[in-house]
Amino acid sequence: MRMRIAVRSTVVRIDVRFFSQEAFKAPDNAPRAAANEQWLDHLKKSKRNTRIGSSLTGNHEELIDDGQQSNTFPIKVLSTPPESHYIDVESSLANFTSMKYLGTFNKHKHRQGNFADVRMIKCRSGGGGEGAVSFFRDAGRSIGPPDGGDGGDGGSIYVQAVEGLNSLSKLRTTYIAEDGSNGGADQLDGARGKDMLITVPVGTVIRWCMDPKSTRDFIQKQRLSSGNQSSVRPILNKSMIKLQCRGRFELDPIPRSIQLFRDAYRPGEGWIFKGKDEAYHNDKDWFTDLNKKVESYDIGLYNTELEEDKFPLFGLDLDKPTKKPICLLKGGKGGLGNMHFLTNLIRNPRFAKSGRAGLEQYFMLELKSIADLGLVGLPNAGKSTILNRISNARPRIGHWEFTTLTPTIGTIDLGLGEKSFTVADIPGIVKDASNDKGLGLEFLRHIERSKGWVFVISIANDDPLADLQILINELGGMEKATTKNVLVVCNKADIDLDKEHPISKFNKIANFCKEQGWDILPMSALKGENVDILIKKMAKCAQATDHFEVESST
Ligand SMILES: Nc1nc2c(ncn2[C@@H]2O[C@H](COP(=O)(O)OP(=O)(O)OP(=O)(O)O)[C@@H](O)[C@H]2O)c(=O)[nH]1
Repeated sequence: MRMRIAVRSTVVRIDVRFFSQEAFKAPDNAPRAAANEQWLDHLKKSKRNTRIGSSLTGNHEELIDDGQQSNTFPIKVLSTPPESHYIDVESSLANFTSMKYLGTFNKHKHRQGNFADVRMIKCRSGGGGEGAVSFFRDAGRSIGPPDGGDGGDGGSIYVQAVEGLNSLSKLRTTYIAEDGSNGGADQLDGARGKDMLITVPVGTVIRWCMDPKSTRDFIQKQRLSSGNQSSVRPILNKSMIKLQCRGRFELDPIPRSIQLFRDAYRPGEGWIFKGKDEAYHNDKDWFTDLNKKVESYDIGLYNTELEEDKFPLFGLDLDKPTKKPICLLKGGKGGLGNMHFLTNLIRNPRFAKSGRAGLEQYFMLELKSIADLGLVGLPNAGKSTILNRISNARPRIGHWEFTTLTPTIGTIDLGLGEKSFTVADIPGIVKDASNDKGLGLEFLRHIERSKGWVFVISIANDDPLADLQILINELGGMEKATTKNVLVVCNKADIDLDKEHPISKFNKIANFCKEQGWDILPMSALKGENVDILIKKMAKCAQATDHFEVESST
């Protein structure tokens, strides 16, 4: 539909294509009764093949699916077509909310400056405007043919990942796109609602999530019923969420995207009556006949919405700048004006259709930094000092635990002709971090995508090998570690250098690393010892796995 200038003398123009390809498109530009009847009859014929929700698991193009989704959390498939209409899946509530975001329950809520790497936002696309009920009038005629225009389509919500942003802190909590305007007299279509664009940093992963308020209320109730005994994490883990999903293949349905539903009228409903009411119209055969035909139009819209209203189950990974904004939620279609319901039998249609409702959903945005290397260590191991020594990043350094509260990314420039690489320093990991001790594992998202992990341990500690094992365990065990290039840095080698003990501690770790095929380096970040060798080893570690070769340690 387009905005038209209100000129009554416009010659009737019928787009003949709609009879073949665009079965559900109503004729535009002051259609005459004959054109309307042709359209309505066509709808009636096509109704035989039309049903709500047809072609739900076909090989259609996924709107925002990059085709490379991997299951990032466990799901249980409960039923698949033809047994059920959708692929019904079940997964724990923990996968559809963020501990960090459940505010009042989070004892370890640490913030530094304006940094935010997890946000939950509410998005609402605009509803379609109402079709108008209006009749042409001029000096000679008190009431002429219907000329009520269509409602404008609602605005959509788009997202775009751009370079140059490094935090989600600037995001609003709510994004609402504009509703479409109502249609007007003189065949004037309503204006389209303004779209809303959300700009996020490259590396943002967007996931569908539960409404945080109802999640909080739910947890509150569960805790009350257990006498405030149980903690939040177990409640989230054991509470299951059921979702209706769409899949890729007819024969082996793999759930790909969550089906979103609009709070809009059912086919055959959504009429706006002017003058006589709904009961009056429902009593008339001419109206019920017309409604049966228009129902097919509604089913067409409904099916189009089902095709468009879906979101990747395992999230939308914006790991590259997006050239064109991606549509998260499409606006509702505008309603038909009464000019479409003029037929040989219905001369004065005093009714039009409402617009389709927009969509309202919550999304969880997670910023997963894209650094080549992740620097991991227990608190105070000296990671920030190392990063300061080798890069252009300037993290705060202190001698108390949890100094680093937000991840810092540093770029290591190796000079002309050499490829630079990036290193992420994340807050220190403590034993049982995976059970939410310390800052928990919230920041692991920043090293998840790194090609290599650099474990920093303090050789001055009593049992540095045990420290290394804590780190490996908290990060997902050896299974996970073997998917990365690993370099073990034994820092603080300046302490008790003259004593025998530090050397035997180092040898123990060196033996362990040899068994795993990992590289190892002793150093002192404070004194600047072995910094050059560290940079060379890190550059190697930042390369693709195939090229990583362990050199004998210095
Ligand atoms: N003697 C000695 N002290 C060091 C060395 N490297 C770092 N330190 C000191 O150790 C303390 C902690 O250093 P940081 O760099 O903040 O440690 P971190 O691992 O980033 O700590 P978190 O941010 O808590 O994870 C500081 O007081 C540093 O001066 C070293 O090689 N030798």
